Amino acid sequence: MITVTNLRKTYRQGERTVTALDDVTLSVPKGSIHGIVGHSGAGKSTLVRCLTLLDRPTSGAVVIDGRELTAVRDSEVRTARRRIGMVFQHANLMDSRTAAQNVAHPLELVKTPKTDVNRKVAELLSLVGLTEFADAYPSQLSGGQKQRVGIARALASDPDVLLCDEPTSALDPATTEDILTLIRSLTHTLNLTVLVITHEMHVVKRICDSVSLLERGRIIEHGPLREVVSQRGGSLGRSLMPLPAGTVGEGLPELELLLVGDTASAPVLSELTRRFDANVNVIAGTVETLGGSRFGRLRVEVDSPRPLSEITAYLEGAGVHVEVAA
Ligand SMILES: Nc1ncnc2c1ncn2[C@@H]1O[C@H](COP(=O)(O)OP(=O)(O)OP(=O)(O)O)[C@@H](O)[C@H]1O
Repeated sequence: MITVTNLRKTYRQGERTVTALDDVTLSVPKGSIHGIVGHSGAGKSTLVRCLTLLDRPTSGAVVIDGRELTAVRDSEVRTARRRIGMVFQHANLMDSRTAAQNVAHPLELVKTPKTDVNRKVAELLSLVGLTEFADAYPSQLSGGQKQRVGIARALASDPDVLLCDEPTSALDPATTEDILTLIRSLTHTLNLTVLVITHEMHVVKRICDSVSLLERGRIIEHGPLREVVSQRGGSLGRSLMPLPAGTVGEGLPELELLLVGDTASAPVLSELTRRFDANVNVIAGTVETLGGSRFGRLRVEVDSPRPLSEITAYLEGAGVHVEVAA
């Protein structure tokens, strides 16, 4: 488990003080994956640097499985850092070393006996599905295979936490799927705590159990996927489940509906048509399963002799989140 409490990081820029992280608090249970999303300049890189002790936070604490990382002395930073495995956008492998030698590198740095290194490297390469490529050089590997080697290397020190910084941003869609599946399965197999920094909502949807939105150094929305998607007026929900753009109605009153869980499967619209003598025209819609729950977001035009307020009251009563769109 990783717990970040009131983390703050300020930088001096000439006369100015820049607050890159402002009171960041988050907690990720063991065996789960937490996504951190945010625009450029939101503070994502600063968070990564503070979590990995490449940069000391100005104040606040980072605790991994009960041990406060931020309290370690400079002389112990290198050892403490081994509790966090890092996966980067580019695997940054050493070209002159084979896949196996790249994975072995962190173990050699701490003078692990050769037989232990060999056993561990074989184990890790098997875990990421690259046993047959142990002797291949990076130039002989695809982007996805290089990323697998990078993941195996990150796991070499048996970390408690895996910190993935844009792990699939440089990969094509099919390879992205493979790598995300691998991260998900490793999380369960090794009972890891995983933080994924990403700008790709697809990554959050695909593997994260919970998510935080970072903006100007602050977490402005956070929670399990199911909760953030159902949050009224939340921007994460809209980013995770956007409506197709460019749809134009006939000028009738428009409602945006969010249907969650069982409501997403219930015949709410046909019931609406009957009760309110209404014509309901769906002008945009999307249905997805996120965090194990089914969600539907619909933009509909409603033509009814009854007031719109009665219709929205009925829908809300049926468990639908309603916003009057136009
Ligand atoms: N070493 C530094 N000195 C001064 N200011 C810094 C330093 N590092 C980051 N900042 C400032 O802190 C803020 C957050 O920057 P950071 O690089 O963490 O954002 P980011 O979300 O990672 O952006 P990107 O996605 O573009 O990498 C920015 O305003 C940036 O200018």
